[in-house]
Amino acid sequence: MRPRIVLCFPHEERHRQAIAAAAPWGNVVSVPQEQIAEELMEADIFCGHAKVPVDWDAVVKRGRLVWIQSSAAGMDHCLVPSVIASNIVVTSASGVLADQVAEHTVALMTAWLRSLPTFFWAQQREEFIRRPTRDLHRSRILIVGFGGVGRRLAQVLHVFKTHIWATDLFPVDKPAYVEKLCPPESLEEFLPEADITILALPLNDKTRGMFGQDQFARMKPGSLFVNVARGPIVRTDALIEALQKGPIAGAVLDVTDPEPLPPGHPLWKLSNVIITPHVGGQSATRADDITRLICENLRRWHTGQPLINLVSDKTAGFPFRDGSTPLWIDVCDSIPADF
Ligand SMILES: NC(=O)c1ccc[n+]([C@@H]2O[C@H](COP(=O)([O-])OP(=O)(O)OC[C@H]3O[C@@H](n4cnc5c(N)ncnc54)[C@H](O)[C@@H]3O)[C@@H](O)[C@H]2O)c1
Ligand SMILES: O=C(O)[C@H](O)COP(=O)(O)O
Repeated sequence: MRPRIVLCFPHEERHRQAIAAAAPWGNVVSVPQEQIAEELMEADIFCGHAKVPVDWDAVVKRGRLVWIQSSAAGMDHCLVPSVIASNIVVTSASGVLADQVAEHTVALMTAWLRSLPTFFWAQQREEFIRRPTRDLHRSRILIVGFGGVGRRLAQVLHVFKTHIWATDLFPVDKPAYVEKLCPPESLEEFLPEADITILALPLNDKTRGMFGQDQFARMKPGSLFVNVARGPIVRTDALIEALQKGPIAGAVLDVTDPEPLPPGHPLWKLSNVIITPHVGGQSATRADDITRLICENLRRWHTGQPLINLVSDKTAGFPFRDGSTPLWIDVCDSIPADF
């Protein structure tokens, strides 16, 4: 029987056809989110992002699923203990959304620094009011997590004449325009120096709640805090306290904990915060890029070549920059879009 390859991410029929052409040995079907929980029981390969509750324990117990190719960079949607403990191969979309997340992050940061919400508010009232603005240029920016998103952000922010420091579990391949790239232990030393701190790291057991009272207390007075990664990396109560009492001057957040924020949540009410509803990954080019990754990895799977973005340590939940797997951010320019 041909392996059943289940696609569940926003795409068009032409994307399904391209994937079917790349994997003529499989039976490629597109399924909506509402059916994903039951479809996963009959899938051999799953390509997508499950956004509805899935009984992963049952999927593992069924024993049919052999590979998850995530269409999201963050793997927290499927890396539950039973999947981690199983033999299911996992590959991520690390770096595939880097262009748009970088654009969105710069939009959020510059909107906050240039007081755009205040001016837009005044525009609604047909008022000409001048207020102080702040600069991106010459600021020191700390990027926590120097993977696909972090690296693309550094490329973009460097053009704004900023000073970029970064921390990463694999502090290698430092671009010349990045002043410092250090292991996570340097975070404590870097936080008091940064005008802007940006989170671009995965959510896992080690990073959950990583930013709490101690970390906010160390941040530079008047600095800006940015989270485009995952809400639960931050302790929301500590963030709110830091926003109300200092030392930080504000925050821009594409992700929150909880998500979505319920009506009346204190974060909604803070005037020094800009919140967007987890839209950093959105892009008209996203389905094409995800399809390119899926097609290439299906070819590699069938011919036994190394998979791109293989998550070798499922507890960590991201592909390591240690030479053990090709990373999308490094190889994407050589991957064709033959559809
Ligand atoms: N807002 C959105 O729509 C959106 C879109 C894409 C990704 N994301 C989130 O952003 C994260 C990063 O995306 P990516 O494509 O860059 O993924 P990635 O896997 O390419 O990069 C993650 C990087 O974080 C590093 N890291 C892990 N633990 C760390 C730690 N304790 N300290 C410092 N660095 C650490 C890793 O070494 C890796 O280089 C994803 O895991 C996802 O949760 C959000
Ligand atoms: O981790 C990611 O890639 C993003 O958070 C994707 O989220 P989305 O699939 O809901 O856009």
